[in-house]
Amino acid sequence: MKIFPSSSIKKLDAYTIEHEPIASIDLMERAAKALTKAITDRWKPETPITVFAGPGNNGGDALAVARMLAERSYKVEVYLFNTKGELSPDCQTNKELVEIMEEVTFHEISTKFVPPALTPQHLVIDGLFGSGLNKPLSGGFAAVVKYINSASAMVVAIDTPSGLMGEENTFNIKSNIIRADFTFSLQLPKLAFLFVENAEFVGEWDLLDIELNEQGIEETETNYEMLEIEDIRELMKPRSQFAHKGNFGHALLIAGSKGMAGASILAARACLRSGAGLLTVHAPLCNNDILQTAVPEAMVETDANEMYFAVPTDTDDYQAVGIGPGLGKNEETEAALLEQLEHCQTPVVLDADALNMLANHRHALTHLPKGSILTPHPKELERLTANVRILTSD
Ligand SMILES: NC(=O)C1=CN([C@@H]2O[C@H](COP(=O)(O)OP(=O)(O)OC[C@H]3O[C@@H](n4cnc5c(N)ncnc54)[C@H](O)[C@@H]3O)[C@@H](O)[C@H]2O)[C@H](O)CC1
Ligand SMILES: [K+]
Repeated sequence: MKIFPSSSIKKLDAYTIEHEPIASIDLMERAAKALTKAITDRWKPETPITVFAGPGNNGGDALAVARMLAERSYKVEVYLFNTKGELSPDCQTNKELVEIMEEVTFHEISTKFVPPALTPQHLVIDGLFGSGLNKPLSGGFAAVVKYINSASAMVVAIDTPSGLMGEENTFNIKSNIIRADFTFSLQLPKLAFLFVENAEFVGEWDLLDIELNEQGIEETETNYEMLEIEDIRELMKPRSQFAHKGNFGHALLIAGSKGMAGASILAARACLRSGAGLLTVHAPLCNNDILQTAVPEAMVETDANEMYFAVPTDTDDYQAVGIGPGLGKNEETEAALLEQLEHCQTPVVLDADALNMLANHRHALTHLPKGSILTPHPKELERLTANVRILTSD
């Protein structure tokens, strides 16, 4: 699935409005229907609901949701923040529809805001800001966010938690971002949802289909894509009725050391699971029995060293080589790894300790065989890139 920056999402809205065609207010109505369904599927009509709406289309969505929930007998209170005396046209239309509803308690805030009581039973709907946010929240809006965050009510964010930028949040002010329990995003996820440091704001997230124009999505380029199970499925090659292990390549896995046989076992199982026809694990003698017992489908070639990888092996007969899990960082292993990579013509997958050791020998990365893959976790990437700090949860 493609992930677009906020600027492209705005263009996709416009593309849908022009090409479907659909009036912008009707697209908002469609979004509000999907949001209302997501809410009514999870919360009963007895749930008291407090809606916080901003001046843009995110606020417009929230006001339309307030109307639809009231029509379904929910008790709804609305706070619309119109501090500049200017609402987006669709927000204005939805304000006019909701403010006349007897079932809704409606407040339009221009200056003074008296915060409502929010109990643990309340559901807050955050429609202050969505993809139109252009800087971190401050002033009165930051105060509203802080108030919502300090309450013990459940919070549902419309499209994105207010205050969270769609992409870059390194310099954002964390206390001024809504901490949602659920985020219902309109059709497309925001890049920010996929970073561990934003999980506390986004909560559980789901995508609601609002039928944005498929062709527009296809034609719009982006640098980011989210890998999903269907994408992986497409990579699996169909197998003929008469196919056998000889048809699906022979992989070599150089992994494990004394005390870390587990890493080689997990990697061997994963390799076989991914579809390799044959697998040979190159391992120190001490791990032979456990490997042969835990993964009898794999063959084992033992290293001359009993405890760790110390002697490079011939890779000519293999179509892919994996190196790294549980190797340890012994000096002899490091030398063997460098020599192994120097002579290897077969594409390699480098993982775990192989990456940690290569952090000290980055020149070796410049002549890896074509098609090689590096699989660092954030700390390993930090070691490899040395001077680039990667944000990690710890
Ligand atoms: N994705 C879709 O297809 C649809 C999205 N919808 C909803 O529309 C919003 C985006 O609406 P937009 O009007 O562009 O932006 P916002 O409502 O987020 O806010 C714009 C408003 O806020 C001002 N502003 C921006 N940053 C700040 C700030 N830091 N402090 C104060 N004010 C700020 C800005 O100047 C504007 O006035 C999207 O998220 C969806 O919820 C459609 O309804 C349906 C289709
Ligand atoms: K929001």
